[in-house]
Amino acid sequence: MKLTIFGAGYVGLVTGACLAEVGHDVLVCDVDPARVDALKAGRIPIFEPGLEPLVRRNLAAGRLGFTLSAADAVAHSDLVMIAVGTPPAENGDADLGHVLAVGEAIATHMTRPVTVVTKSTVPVGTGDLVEARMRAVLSARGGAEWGDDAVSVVSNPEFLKEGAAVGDFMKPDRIIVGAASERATALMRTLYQPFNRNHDRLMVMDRRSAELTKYAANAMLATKISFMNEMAGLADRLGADIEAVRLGIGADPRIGYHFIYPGAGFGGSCFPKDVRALRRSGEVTGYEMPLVAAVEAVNDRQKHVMFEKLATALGGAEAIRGRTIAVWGLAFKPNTDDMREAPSLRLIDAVLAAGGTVRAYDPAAGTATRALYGERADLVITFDAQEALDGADALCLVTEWQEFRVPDFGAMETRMAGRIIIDGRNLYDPDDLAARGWRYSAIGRPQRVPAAG
Ligand SMILES: NC(=O)C1=CN([C@@H]2O[C@H](COP(=O)(O)OP(=O)(O)OC[C@H]3O[C@@H](n4cnc5c(N)ncnc54)[C@H](O)[C@@H]3O)[C@@H](O)[C@H]2O)C=CC1
Ligand SMILES: O=C(O)[C@H]1O[C@H](OP(=O)(O)OP(=O)(O)OC[C@H]2O[C@@H](n3ccc(=O)[nH]c3=O)[C@H](O)[C@@H]2O)[C@H](O)[C@@H](O)[C@@H]1O
Repeated sequence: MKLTIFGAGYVGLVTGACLAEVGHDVLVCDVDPARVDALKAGRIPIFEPGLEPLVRRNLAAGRLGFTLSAADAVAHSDLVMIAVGTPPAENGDADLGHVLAVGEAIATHMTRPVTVVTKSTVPVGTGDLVEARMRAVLSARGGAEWGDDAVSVVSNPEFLKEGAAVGDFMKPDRIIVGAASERATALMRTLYQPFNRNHDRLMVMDRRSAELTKYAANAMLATKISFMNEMAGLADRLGADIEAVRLGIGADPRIGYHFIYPGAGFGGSCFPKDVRALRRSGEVTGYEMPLVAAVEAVNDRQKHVMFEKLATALGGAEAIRGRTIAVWGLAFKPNTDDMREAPSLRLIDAVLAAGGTVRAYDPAAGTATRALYGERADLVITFDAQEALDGADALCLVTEWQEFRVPDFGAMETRMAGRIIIDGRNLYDPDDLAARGWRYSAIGRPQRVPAAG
């Protein structure tokens, strides 16, 4: 079937490419001319494994197209998805500016009734708002000639993860559809039919529940992480090993092994902003959400833990002045170049503020980091992991890319000035490193005394 998508970011682009791959005819519209030009030429503006061949194949097959023109996009089909950003506003609310602008553009250009599908993460009630805005534009155009059927807004939140987006989209755990009419539900069934071959993954509910399901899912995952980070802090103080605890609790299927890795704090474009927006939804309805607020507060504290451990290892925050700190991993998680709310930023800012020099390496996010900080003498971005270690007094591992898993500690000793590792992802074996003479500090793991030498 024919469909249109507004927004060619992580969600819009992955959605468009995957829906084209199963045979639909997709036109994606974005307001960024450079992005649209690049995509038309088969170049992908983001780092997302597996996405480029998918886009190229479907572009070549004529099932996937890109445009800057909202009028052309709306003319393409009567099923229009909104996948634009919903960044946090100053007060923590989701900023619906882009979503509403798309709604208005659709209403301005439509020449027949449309079904609008909201893929962006939006607070409960946004579907009502989009529908109302669109009807207002339609009546300003000289009357809504199609009556009540003119606009139908469906909530269809997305659950993909960056770095694994194509696989997540192609094999979804569930497809949430919040729709008011039988007709819209039937349309969504046809759209997603190719993903339902193994079993029916579509879950139909009312629109408000669908909107809340997205926030509840992200907040639940964020809660698991903050809970583990809080436990890790306690383990640090009590001399317990959080990695043993993680395995011990994960074995209970009611808890499970997923999303209980302690670390440097959660980042990215979604968990932080969605937890904040959910708490704001409570606030505006006069309902306190102490648990959600605590998830945010624990995460905020956690993002400072690596710096504290670094300062302790070097003999105090003042001791960082004049020192060189290597950082491995900058993106908020592996397999992406996304730096939004990345824990590495907090560490780098703190080291720079303390007068240290940072030598940082990331397999994908070096250029994005350079763009954030600009050229400066105290922040060296290298494009090789070993080079980042040159003359470093300590290494901080922030993001667990595969290539950091089994480093050559012997080679590292010769490049670094000090033998200190602060591991924000618990990748290494504390006993092994102590035996090699390293001072090793991880998250919620007991310190071992390094062997002399
Ligand atoms: N990034 C992720 O992994 C996931 C994101 N989401 C949600 O999906 C939404 C989109 O997120 P991302 O794809 O990460 O955003 P993004 O920032 O990567 O992409 C948004 C795109 O929309 C374009 N845009 C803005 N206004 C427009 C307009 N009026 N018309 C056409 N295009 C316009 C921008 O130029 C940009 O290319 C957000 O609500 C987010 O919370 C949901 C699940 C996963
Ligand atoms: O709404 C969204 O945008 C998406 O947000 C997350 O996906 P994403 O942010 O891409 O990445 P995750 O793998 O969830 O990681 C988020 C953060 O949590 C951290 N994390 C994750 C898991 C864990 O056990 N511990 C932990 O610290 C990661 O390092 C990362 O900083 C959700 O996992 C997706 O289901 C959702 O669609």
